[in-house]
Amino acid sequence: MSPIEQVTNVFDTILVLDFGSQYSHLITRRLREFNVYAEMLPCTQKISELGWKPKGVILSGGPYSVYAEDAPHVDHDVFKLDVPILGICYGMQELAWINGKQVARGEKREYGPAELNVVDTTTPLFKGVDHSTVWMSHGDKLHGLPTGFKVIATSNNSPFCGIAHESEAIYGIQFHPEVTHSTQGKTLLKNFAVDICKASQNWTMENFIDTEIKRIRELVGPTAEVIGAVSGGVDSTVAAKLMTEAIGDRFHAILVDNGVLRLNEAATVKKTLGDGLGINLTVVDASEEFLTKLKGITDPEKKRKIIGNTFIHVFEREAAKIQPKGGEEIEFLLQGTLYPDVIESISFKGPSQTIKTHHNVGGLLEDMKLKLIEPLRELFKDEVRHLGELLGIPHDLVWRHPFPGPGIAIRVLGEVTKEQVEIARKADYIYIEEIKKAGLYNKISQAFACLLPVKSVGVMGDQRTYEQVIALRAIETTDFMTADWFPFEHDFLKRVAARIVNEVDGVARVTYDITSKPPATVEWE
Ligand SMILES: Nc1ncnc2c1ncn2[C@@H]1O[C@H](COP(=O)(O)OP(=O)(O)OP(=O)(O)O)[C@@H](O)[C@H]1O
Ligand SMILES: O=c1[nH]c(=O)c2[nH+]cn([C@@H]3O[C@H](COP(=O)(O)O)[C@@H](O)[C@H]3O)c2[nH]1
Ligand SMILES: NC(=O)CC[C@H](N)C(=O)O
Ligand SMILES: [Mg+2]
Repeated sequence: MSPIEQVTNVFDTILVLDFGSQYSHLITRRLREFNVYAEMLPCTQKISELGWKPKGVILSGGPYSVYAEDAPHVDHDVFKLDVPILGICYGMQELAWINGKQVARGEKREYGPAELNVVDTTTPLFKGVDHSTVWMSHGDKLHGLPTGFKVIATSNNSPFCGIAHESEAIYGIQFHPEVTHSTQGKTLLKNFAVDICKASQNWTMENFIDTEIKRIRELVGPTAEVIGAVSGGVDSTVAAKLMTEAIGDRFHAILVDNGVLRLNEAATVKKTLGDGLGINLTVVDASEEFLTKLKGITDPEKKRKIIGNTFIHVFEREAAKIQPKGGEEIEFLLQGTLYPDVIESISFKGPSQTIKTHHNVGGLLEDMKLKLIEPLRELFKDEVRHLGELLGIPHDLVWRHPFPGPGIAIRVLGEVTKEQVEIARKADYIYIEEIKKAGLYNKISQAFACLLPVKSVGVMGDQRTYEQVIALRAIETTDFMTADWFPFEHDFLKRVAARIVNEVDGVARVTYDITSKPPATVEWE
């Protein structure tokens, strides 16, 4: 059974077919917020190959025009499922195209807010939604009613703002209920999923834990053992804790100390995960090996590749040392893959340009013939955090800022040496300590210090100094795809700068990075 089927077996599921809108994943997000499980698949999904039956189907928006030659279209078998269907923007245009082709370019494009005017107040879709602000983003529009449909709502610019089939539960709306700018959008989606599709609202993290533990136990069986790379970050910790709940000591977690972790990190993780959470954790000190391989390397991509490859070697070496009690070989590898990674890889649009190679232990052990276990592959980050809290993982760990696999190596610009790492580490520690003291840690999505490979002149105690520069970074973001810098108070920056220059040998100057992403990225390398 596929991972999707295992979940849809237990939870009523709404199928979201993605036509490539930048908002598609938000539809899934919103439904899960009111505890209805939703799965997104590409619009090209063949219904006969689905393998499970959804309670309803949502057709998303998309950048294409339905009348264009290369436009994507839904498999018409979707109507044979005999479940309610909701088309959003392109999705509605697709319904209209299938039922009479009344779609063309509008005279005016329509982006932004509009007021919804419900014409048919008996339709369950609009319960509690009339006269609310809805968000529009389209250039095409319906020029007539599709065969068999009636108008259920209008807006100033869209006479066919909402349509419904005369006799079947098929609906179309021109606006985007999934974006927060549509003030009652979530109510509308709930009307569809709960009232119209009759999906039960049982998608809770409590239920997920039970289901997942059961699933892991069945998958692994009574004796097999599992290994996993654990960083002390949120995702791998939550995944490791879940594994431990399911199979106890048959799960072997490995933390690789690559010499570019944060200050005291390996010891702290050993204490919190090993002693605190009862996770069977081995810390491998490979710092010399990493630092030796990084010697003389200044190119960011080369650093990332070296670290990625060395991770693999160390991990494989350690895995080979484990002797399962039953005598057989390790069969499974745990990975902390999240739903956004899965969505990314199922998108029917081509891959986007590589800006930087994100180190990931993910996908590394193909030739090891290990089977993957990915307990978080259906979850968004905030669901993972909620799950972490329920599993008793300390609050501070659950709400930790993400930390990249290549660690401080990509925060020491230029060559990475032990001394340089030490400087960056100390500065970072002071910076984060001050952020926590000021009560700002949870307002910031990620913060860290970078060590720049330039020297600058200063004066300390009447002496001329000629030392390096620390750049501080702090950003706010929801998905790390775009980000803005955090507006600290002057006094805060002043305090941090003074402490770093006073307490960290080798630093004479501190700057604050005020670039958003884009055009910059979060990390400096
Ligand atoms: N030092 C390390 N030792 C062992 N595994 C690691 C290490 N650093 C990263 N990994 C592996 O790489 C994966 C990807 O790292 P990533 O930073 O994306 O996730 P995370 O560390 O679990 O969570 P977070 O996003 O909160 O940092 C981790 O889940 C873990 O399996
Ligand atoms: O596990 C990781 N391995 C990596 O190689 C890596 N590079 C960047 N990041 C993190 O990704 C987010 C976006 O960072 P960028 O804007 O720099 O690409 C930020 O949260 C970065 O910290 C990484 N995480
Ligand atoms: N947001 C959308 O789904 C847009 C649909 C279509 N591309 C249009 O411009 O009307
Ligand atoms: Mg991490």
